[in-house]
Amino acid sequence: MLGGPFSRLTHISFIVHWRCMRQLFLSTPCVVLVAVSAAFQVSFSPAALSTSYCQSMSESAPEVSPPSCTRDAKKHCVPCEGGLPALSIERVQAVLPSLPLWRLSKDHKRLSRSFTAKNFAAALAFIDAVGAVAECEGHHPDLHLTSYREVEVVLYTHAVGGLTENDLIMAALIDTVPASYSPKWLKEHPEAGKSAAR
Ligand SMILES: C[C@H](O)[C@H](O)[C@H]1CNC2=NC(N)=NC(=O)C2=N1
Repeated sequence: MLGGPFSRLTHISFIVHWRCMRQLFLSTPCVVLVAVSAAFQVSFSPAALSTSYCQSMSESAPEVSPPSCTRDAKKHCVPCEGGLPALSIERVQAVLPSLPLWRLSKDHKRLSRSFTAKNFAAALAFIDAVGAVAECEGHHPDLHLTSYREVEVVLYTHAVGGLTENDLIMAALIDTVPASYSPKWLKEHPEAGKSAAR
């Protein structure tokens, strides 16, 4: 057992207020803080530990692509106020061959695309990138992420309650967004290999 000044140090239990030691915690991985805490019976405030943990985790988080407006695309969405006519089934069916990853709903009012991503981070990165395109275009799909890596994108125009040209434009733009697929899923859906895959 350590004697003298160390005995006081080992029995000193002090709450280190995270604000005055923030810089130390930010540069000290959580595991070191816990080890020091155990060795010297020093208790760190939860905020300090969580800050350090979040800081070390955020350094290893995958890069999220910044929003990028695809202004170089040939066609862009137009503000979809009410009154726009829904597309005819003939128009939608004429375009579908150019959108092999998309399925038309039975009521012909929605386009959807589903896939299994490589992992949760890949699913989130894809959804985030699609969100950036939607914000640029002012036209927003329904985005579903289930079972940690099942992604589904659903396109329709709320103002019309069906499909408009905006949805066709968005489907084509979304197909330019890189996606990291589950290798098993990609093997079962070779047509996806021709789209922007990573
Ligand atoms: C004014 C602006 O165009 C509307 O609010 C947009 C926003 N994004 C939209 N997204 C979709 N999918 N349908 C809409 O009707 C819609 N309307």
